[in-house]
Amino acid sequence: MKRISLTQYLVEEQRLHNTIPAELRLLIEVVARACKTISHSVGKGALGEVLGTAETENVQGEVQKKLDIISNEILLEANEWGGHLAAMASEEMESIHPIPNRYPKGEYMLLFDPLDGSSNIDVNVSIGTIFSVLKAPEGMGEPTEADFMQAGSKQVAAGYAVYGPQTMLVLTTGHGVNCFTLDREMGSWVLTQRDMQIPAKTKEFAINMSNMRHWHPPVKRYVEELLAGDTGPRGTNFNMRWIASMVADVHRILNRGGIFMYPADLRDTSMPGKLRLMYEANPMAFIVEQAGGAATDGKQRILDIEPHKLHQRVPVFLGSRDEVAVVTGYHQG
Ligand SMILES: O=P(O)(O)OC[C@H]1O[C@](O)(COP(=O)(O)O)[C@@H](O)[C@@H]1O
Ligand SMILES: [Mg+2]
Ligand SMILES: [Mg+2]
Repeated sequence: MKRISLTQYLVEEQRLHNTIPAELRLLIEVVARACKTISHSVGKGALGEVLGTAETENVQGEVQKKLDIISNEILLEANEWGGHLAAMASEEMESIHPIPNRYPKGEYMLLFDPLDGSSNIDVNVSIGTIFSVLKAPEGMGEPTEADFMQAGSKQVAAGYAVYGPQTMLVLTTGHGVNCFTLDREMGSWVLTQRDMQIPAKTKEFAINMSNMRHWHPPVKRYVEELLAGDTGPRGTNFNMRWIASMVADVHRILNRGGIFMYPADLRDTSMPGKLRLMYEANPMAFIVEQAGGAATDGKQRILDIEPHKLHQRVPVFLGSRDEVAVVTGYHQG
C-alpha cells in the first residue's frame, strides 16, 4: 500500500479543489500534532499521572478531569504561536482566547472540545478531541465572542481524533471525509480511509436510555418504535450501542451506519440538550453531512442554526439519513 501522509493529502487536496490554502494546511497540521501529543498523554494513563479529577470546575459547572485540562493546554500552546489564528475557544474555557500580541496572527478561528468523553478517561474506554475551524470575519479588530457567532455551514474544516485501540484523525475540509491512522512508531498520520460514507439505512441506534422518562413525546415515540422490533410499526429489530463518548459513537456510525441522539428533555428547559453546538454538534454535523449522513436538532439542520452564545447547547440527532429523517419528522407533527 502506498503510504500517503496527512501533509501529502492536504497538499493534494489543495491542488484538486483549491480549498486548503497553506495557512489552513499548517493550522490543521498543528492541530494534528497537538492530538498526537494528547494521544501520548492518554496512552500513559496512571504511569503519566494523568488520570483522575482536578480540583476545578469548568464554565459548564462540570468537574474537570486532569486530562481535560492537560488537553486544553496542549491545544492552546500548540496553536498560539503558529501565526494562523486570530483566536481560539474551548469547551473548557469561559471566554474566548485571543492570540496574545507577542505572536503573529492569522485569519482563522479554532474551536475545540479538547477531551470528549471525560467519563471514560479513568476506565480506559475510547475518548477523543473534536475541533472546528471558522474564518475570522472580514476586517475583524480585536476578536470578540460575537466573531465566533457563525452558523456551522460556515466551517472551513472540522475533525476529531479518537484515542482508542488505534489513534485516528477524521477530517473534512468540505470535500468528503477522510481518516488517518497514527503510526505510533513513525509518529506520522497515514491516510487509511478515503471518502467515508454513512449508509442511509441502519438498524443500530445510540442514546442514553436512562433518560427515557424525561424525553419529549417525539423522541419517546421514535425509540419505543425501535424497541418494539419486528412486532412493532417498524417491522424490524434494532440493536443499541452507547459508548458515552460522542467521538467514539460517531466514529462507529461513520464506519457502519447508525443514528446517534442526545435530545433535550423535560428536566431543565433552560438547558436544551447536553451537547455543545460550537464544539460538538457543529463539527460532527459537518463531518456527518460530508459522509452522506444527516444532522438535525429535531427541527432544523444543525449547520443552519445561528448561534447566540459560545457555550450554547443543542439537541442532536445525527447519522444514517433515513433514520434522522424519521425522528426529525416526528418533531414536525
Ligand atoms: O453521560 P451521558 O449523559 O451518557 O453523556 C454522554 C455524552 O456526554 C459527552 O461525554 C460530553 O462530552 P464531554 O466529555 O466533552 O463533556 C459526549 O461525548 C457523550 O455523548
Ligand atoms: Mg464532549
Ligand atoms: Mg470535553
